[in-house]
Amino acid sequence: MHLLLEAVDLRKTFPPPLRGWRRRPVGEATVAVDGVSFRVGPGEVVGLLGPNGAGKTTAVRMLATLILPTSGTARVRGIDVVRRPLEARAHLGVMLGGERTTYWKLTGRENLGYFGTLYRVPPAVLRQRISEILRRFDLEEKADQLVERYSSGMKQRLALARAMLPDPPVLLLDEPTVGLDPRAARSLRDLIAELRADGRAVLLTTHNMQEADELSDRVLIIDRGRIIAEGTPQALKSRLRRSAVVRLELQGPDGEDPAGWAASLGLAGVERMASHRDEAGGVWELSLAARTPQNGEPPTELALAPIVAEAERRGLRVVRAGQETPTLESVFLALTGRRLGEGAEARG
Ligand SMILES: Nc1ncnc2c1ncn2[C@@H]1O[C@H](COP(=O)(O)OP(=O)(O)OP(=O)(O)O)[C@@H](O)[C@H]1O
Repeated sequence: MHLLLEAVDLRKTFPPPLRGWRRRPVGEATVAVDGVSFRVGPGEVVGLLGPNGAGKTTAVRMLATLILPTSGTARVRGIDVVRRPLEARAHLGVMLGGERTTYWKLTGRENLGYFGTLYRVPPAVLRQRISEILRRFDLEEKADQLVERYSSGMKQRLALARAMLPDPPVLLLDEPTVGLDPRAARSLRDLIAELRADGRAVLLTTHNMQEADELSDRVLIIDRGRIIAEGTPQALKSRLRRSAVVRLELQGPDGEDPAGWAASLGLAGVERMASHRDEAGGVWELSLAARTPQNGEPPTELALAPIVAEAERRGLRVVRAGQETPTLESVFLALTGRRLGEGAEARG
């Protein structure tokens, strides 16, 4: 395969913060990315899926030549991002989440003009390209209005439009739809799918498993700086198909976390469990993942009676119990015993 983006054993360790007048290091170094390798080819979207703090942004910042890796290599179109950062940058479109990437006191068109010049797009090409991008990104109508008057969906589309100015073969998109309403997120996802159809290589970081499932040809599940599973969304889910993930909804007071007390019941066949409190409904959601059966073994049956009895003793009522359809969320749960929304520092 002709490779557009490649990372080999990429690592990043942040030193501990320096404190006091002697600037002494306090605490421990943080290993944010711990030996990550992957490849992305043309027309391929690779999803880097993991909870907050898993190392996604740090990985993207290294690929984008914004921070130096502690070790390992990364190449964009065969160009080493550490040795030849300027050349590598010329082939990259970068959209970082959670950062203001455009000037709100300028219009959309002015922003693209400014960044286009900064990216050294030849003036003869720039005007034409800006018109095309504005049209493609559905920003034409408001192109001459100040960005501060744009909706958040339009601001995100403009940020992606900005990344597209050098017509890059490789796109690094960090949480592109975070904070958007479902309709705006939909329109951005449709655009990303179009960019893939152009033959571009897209690395997409997200903690939204539906987004990863929908857009990615391949998903890398990252946790605590390491890739813990990799495959097509379908393959990852079918790994789980024969092992049950059962979800119970327990209604009642917000007492002790059910994942805590259920673990002490020593249930046969349960490999992992995780819980989440839905305050609005007054419901605990408790997910139990059964041991994955080996070749030829029958799927594990989970005996739930002890949990139901203990829940009742604690004043909780089982309002729903059922097998979860495998999703990337349940894949993550089965692998780590945590939910994607919980963050890397949560219970292990
Ligand atoms: N500049 C920095 N200095 C020290 N530690 C850092 C720095 N940037 C990130 N970290 C730490 O590295 C780890 C990975 O962070 P990173 O932002 O890459 O995760 P993430 O998966 O992108 O999560 P999020 O979705 O919250 O951004 C975290 O423990 C974070 O606190």
